[in-house]
Amino acid sequence: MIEATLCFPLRNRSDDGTDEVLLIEKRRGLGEGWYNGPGGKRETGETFRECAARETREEVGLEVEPAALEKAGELTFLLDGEGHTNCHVYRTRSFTGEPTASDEARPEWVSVDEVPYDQMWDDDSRWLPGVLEGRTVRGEFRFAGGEPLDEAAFVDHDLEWDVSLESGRDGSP
Ligand SMILES: CNc1ncnc2c1ncn2[C@@H]1O[C@H](COP(=O)(O)OP(=O)(O)OP(=O)(O)O)[C@@H](O)[C@H]1O
Repeated sequence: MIEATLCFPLRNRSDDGTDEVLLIEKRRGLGEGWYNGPGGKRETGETFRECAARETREEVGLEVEPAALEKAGELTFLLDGEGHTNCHVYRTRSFTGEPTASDEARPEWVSVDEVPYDQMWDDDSRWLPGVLEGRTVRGEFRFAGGEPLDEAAFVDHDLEWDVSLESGRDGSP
């Protein structure tokens, strides 16, 4: 099973108080052309928090402290009945730097009320709104149709809200 992370930096605009989330438009690899949070696969020896912070730095140039990330979700994606990816979701209002485009990603601040769910993974509209409201979620999402995952069809899902994520399945939340 692939172990991966997503990170959603949030800010409150000082001019009109709008809450915004930093999304990326993925420029290559899995989910190319779609919006998502910065994130990617965990490397050997890294905690999930370290992975989320590294991917955020590499993809959009924001510096985030692993300890300043708030765990918001644990999602499992199954493809044709088999576990494909475990995704650990974080959010944070604490970061430094300005978002900068990389080869992998074009960053964009969007209002939390105007997230482009029609240009994202099909599962995102089920769990991301709650995560952006500050809730926690555990979910399982089933896809069918074979690799690659981003060409498979979204079948169904189970979600549990307001769960305790203090101790992740690997013991490192
Ligand atoms: C199935 N529904 C899904 N819904 C929302 N997000 C999903 C997802 N499935 C995968 N993801 C995320 O997509 C990123 C893949 O990125 P990533 O590992 O970088 O893939 P990519 O093939 O580009 O990797 P390399 O560049 O080779 O490391 C990674 O954050 C992962 O959590």
